[in-house]
Amino acid sequence: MEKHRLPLPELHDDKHRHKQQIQTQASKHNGENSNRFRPPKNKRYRCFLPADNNNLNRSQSLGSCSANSSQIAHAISFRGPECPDASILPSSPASADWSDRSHFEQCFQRLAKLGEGSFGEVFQVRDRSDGRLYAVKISKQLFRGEQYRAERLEEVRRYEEFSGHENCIRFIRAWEQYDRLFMQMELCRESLEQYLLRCQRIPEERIWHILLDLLRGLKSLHDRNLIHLDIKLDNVLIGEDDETCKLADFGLVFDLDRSNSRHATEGDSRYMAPEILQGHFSKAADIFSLGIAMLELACYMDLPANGPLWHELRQGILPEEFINKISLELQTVIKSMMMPDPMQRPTADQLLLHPRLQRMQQKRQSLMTLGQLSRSIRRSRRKVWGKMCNWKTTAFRYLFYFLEVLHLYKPIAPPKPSINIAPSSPTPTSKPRVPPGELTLVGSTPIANRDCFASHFLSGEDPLELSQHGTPSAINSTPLNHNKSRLELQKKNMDSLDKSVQMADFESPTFRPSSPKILDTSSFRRKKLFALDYDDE
Ligand SMILES: Nc1ncnc2c1ncn2[C@@H]1O[C@H](COP(=O)(O)OP(=O)(O)OP(=O)(O)O)[C@@H](O)[C@H]1O
Ligand SMILES: [Mg+2]
Repeated sequence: MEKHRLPLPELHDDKHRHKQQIQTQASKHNGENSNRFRPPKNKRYRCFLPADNNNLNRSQSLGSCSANSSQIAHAISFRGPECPDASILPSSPASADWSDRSHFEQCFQRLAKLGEGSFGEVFQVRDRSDGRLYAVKISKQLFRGEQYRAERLEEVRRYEEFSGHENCIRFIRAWEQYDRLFMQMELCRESLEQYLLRCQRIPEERIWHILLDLLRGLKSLHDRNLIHLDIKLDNVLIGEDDETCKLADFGLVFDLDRSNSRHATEGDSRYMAPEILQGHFSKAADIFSLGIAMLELACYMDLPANGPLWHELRQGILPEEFINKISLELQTVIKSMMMPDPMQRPTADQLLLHPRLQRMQQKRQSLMTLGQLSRSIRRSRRKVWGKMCNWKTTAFRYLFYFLEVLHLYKPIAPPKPSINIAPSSPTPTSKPRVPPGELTLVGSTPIANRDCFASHFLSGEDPLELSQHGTPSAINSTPLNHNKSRLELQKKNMDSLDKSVQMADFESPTFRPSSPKILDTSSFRRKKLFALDYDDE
């Protein structure tokens, strides 16, 4: 006779507890699920793959799906024609021997497992084409039916929809292959859950900043009449470069306009609003989840998944020993978000009007404006410096021309015929010509130097860009380049220079390619340009 084991009774403490570090960071990264209290989700297809399903090679996949187009990677995108790249998969940089591998393996090198939820496993990967790091979420279950596939694809649509918001995770692309969904997104540092386990006590100022980030992210969903339904610390990620918190995991997002609430799926029971039990799905449910997540974060409290404590928290009874540790201001906000009656909870818009959050937003705004301002000041200062250098160059040129006209200055005096010119010096046909490199040195007068550089670079180019090639920008952008009479004058100078050079013995120690005065001018200019470059940095 078949024996049935009775389910073990759930034992509950009747006291709230602090979160325990039940899982080390390392084991979290290895993908072990820390969530002891995680309730089973309302899923139609519970068919988990074996634990060692990381190697998504073709043979494994072939065994799990019929030989059809599912073996070919297909891009998935709901972006319109304005973003045609999204619907094209980039060609893999891997060699032809890898053609039997999945698109994922061809394009990415898997580095580590970042986490695992009920729907997917997330890996840290390196893109083989650009060497950058990303996160790729691979669905755990195979597409066993159109309905399930449509639900997963809906998640892609939501990721794409909110990708541009600074408090939502940035999404790159998605594709399906071997009846699995792959989603490439920005790599984040850690989840808020991991952050809390690491820090344990988070300063209240930081809590307010996190609340502001999440309210802004939530507002972007609520403004579109969408509800997240799975707000929890594990689904909030902290950006790699900054401390910005981003909403992630749009797998359960529910459209209040289009969907029937029968199709809504509740999220983690630890964060679930009480009215969800009666099947009432509303924006207020997200506010409750965010409120209780803030309580967990601020008080380092272990949230119950069920039992009497679960009900107490939903009746507005918050444990004194925990809540007393935070300021009255934060207590009030959290309590209002956790009101048992959803109608009494404030909306995301109303919460964003809280004086403290308002002040923080203004501060952020002014910091942002300041950043933009300093950037634009730097840019315009660079432009002004460039122009000033041009003016100075022009002024010097006019001064030299003026002196030239007054016969007080000779730009390039032909060097005296050297006594070293040997009678055996080459015939006119084999006279030593000036190598192009030497011209730069010889013609270091404002005029000659200018045209040496101008001949190397296009005058139409942005001088600042040219300066990145190590070329003095002001020289290149001189307006005198286009001055016909100046060019004629310069041509005359060059002719005389050429003549003198032809006569000169380059080996002779007495030969001086240019006068010290002229070199001084150019070094002055160079100094100025260095100052300009330094200033830009
Ligand atoms: N872009 C990312 N960068 C870094 N870590 C990530 C990223 N995306 C997800 N993770 C990690 O992977 C975990 C699981 O990801 P996610 O929540 O998207 O999966 P899920 O299966 O939909 O989860 P759930 O059970 O909440 O529905 C996250 O909690 C987080 O720790
Ligand atoms: Mg998740």
